[in-house]
Amino acid sequence: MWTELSATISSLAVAFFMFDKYSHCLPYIFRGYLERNFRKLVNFVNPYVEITFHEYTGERLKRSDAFCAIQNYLSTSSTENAKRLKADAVNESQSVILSMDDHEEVTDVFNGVKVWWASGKIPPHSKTISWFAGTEEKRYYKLTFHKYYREIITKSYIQHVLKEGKEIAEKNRRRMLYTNTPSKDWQGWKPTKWGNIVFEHPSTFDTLAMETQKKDVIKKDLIKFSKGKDYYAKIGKAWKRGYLLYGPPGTGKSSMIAAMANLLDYDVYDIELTTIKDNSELRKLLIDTKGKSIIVIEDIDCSLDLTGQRKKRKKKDDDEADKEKDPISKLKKEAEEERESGSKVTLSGLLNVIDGIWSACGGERIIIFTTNYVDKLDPALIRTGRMDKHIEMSYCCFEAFKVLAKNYLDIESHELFGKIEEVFADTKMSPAYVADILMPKSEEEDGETCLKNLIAGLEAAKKSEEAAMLKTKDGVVTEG
Ligand SMILES: Nc1ncnc2c1ncn2[C@@H]1O[C@H](COP(=O)(O)OP(=O)(O)OP(=O)(O)O)[C@@H](O)[C@H]1O
Ligand SMILES: [Mg+2]
Repeated sequence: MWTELSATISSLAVAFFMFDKYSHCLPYIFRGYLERNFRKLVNFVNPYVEITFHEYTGERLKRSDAFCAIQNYLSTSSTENAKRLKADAVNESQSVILSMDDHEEVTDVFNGVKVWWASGKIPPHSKTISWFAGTEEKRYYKLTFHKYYREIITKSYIQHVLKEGKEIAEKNRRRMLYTNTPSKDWQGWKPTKWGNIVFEHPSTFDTLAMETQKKDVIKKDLIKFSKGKDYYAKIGKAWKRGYLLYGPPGTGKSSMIAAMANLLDYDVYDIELTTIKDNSELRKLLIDTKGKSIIVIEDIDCSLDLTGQRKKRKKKDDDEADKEKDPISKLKKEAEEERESGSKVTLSGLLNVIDGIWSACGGERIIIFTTNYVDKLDPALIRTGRMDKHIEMSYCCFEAFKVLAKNYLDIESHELFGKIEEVFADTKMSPAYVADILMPKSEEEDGETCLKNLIAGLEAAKKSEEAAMLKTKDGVVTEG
């Protein structure tokens, strides 16, 4: 019986191979008929069911969540069974994640039922030679099981795999810092809009020098937001929050963003507006961001020429009369100016995208704008509802200094603190500058020397401020 059965299977396999290879030689009408019946016969003999999970599905803009979950799930069983594995380092190589290599197979047992997982990839169809090998390859996982267990596999096993896979992903998650790539690099169908590296900024709210009360308010606000999923759903508002960080250079705006990301365990998307060609590119970039993330646009006043655009509009009004005289040459000049300005992201474009994606993408996202010159920003950009919270990062005060002294020198109190408090009262010095003075420059330099250096630095700054005041005819010193 076994000999007969194996002979039948071999004949079928040969027939199937021949059919697959030469079916295109048959007339179309026969081909369809034969194919249907042939498949029926193969299905009758073959008792196994196969399910394929592709890495990219649908519009292929986003990696399939199911594929990622399976990849993570299989990392455990493949470590034990597979002979060829792929390794990826986590946390500066302290631990390594192993996953199944391409064209490898592992088995898994669920409630006594055995299943087979195989990994594979479909080579690109295009015949062109690419420098970016692999970007067009389509990877997949194939699950094979006996048709007798169809119900248990499709109803329980797959759920179990996806759940476990997501839990493993959460455990191994590394926070990422994403930066946008120029649109000329957005090739193929794989998402290459964002380049990423592991985010490992050490700044926290403990290392941030600012008034304790102000810090606590911000921390509470962030934590309330991150736990507010149900609340935001209840009030019918997209789960997002906008922060505007403003203040002079070196007052800790970028450090604050890192501290926020570390507190909430969010990814950071750092958008460089000047490399974005137009509003539609900005929209594509923002839609391609994940939840639990902070989207940052630093120095918004510099990256988007808001003031310039307004000035241009004013200039346009002034030149209205000239335009009437020679409208064609005037329009040509304007188009030239527009082309020269590079990025065409406009204020209204930015506002539309922010309002648009906020309402369309539900996941928790924080958007942060930073600026050194809050007065220069267009009120529309920072109105409540868009930028919910405005945080001023100011010059170093005595309380902020105490945080720095504790962190940099391990000093919580010292006899020189009284003198330092006095000088801080009427001197403007950025925390970055104070931090730099407090950092010992050699093994011999101790805490007290650093504090003395700081007093000297503060007094020198005070003197130069007074000198500048005297120089100014009307006695008003302009900031900076
Ligand atoms: N408030 C602060 N607390 C602790 N360290 C600070 C603070 N402000 C500045 N520093 C120190 O100064 C360095 C520069 O600060 P940071 O980049 O955060 O300033 P910034 O406000 O973003 O400046 P810019 O406006 O130039 O971007 C930081 O690496 C940090 O060491
Ligand atoms: Mg900064």
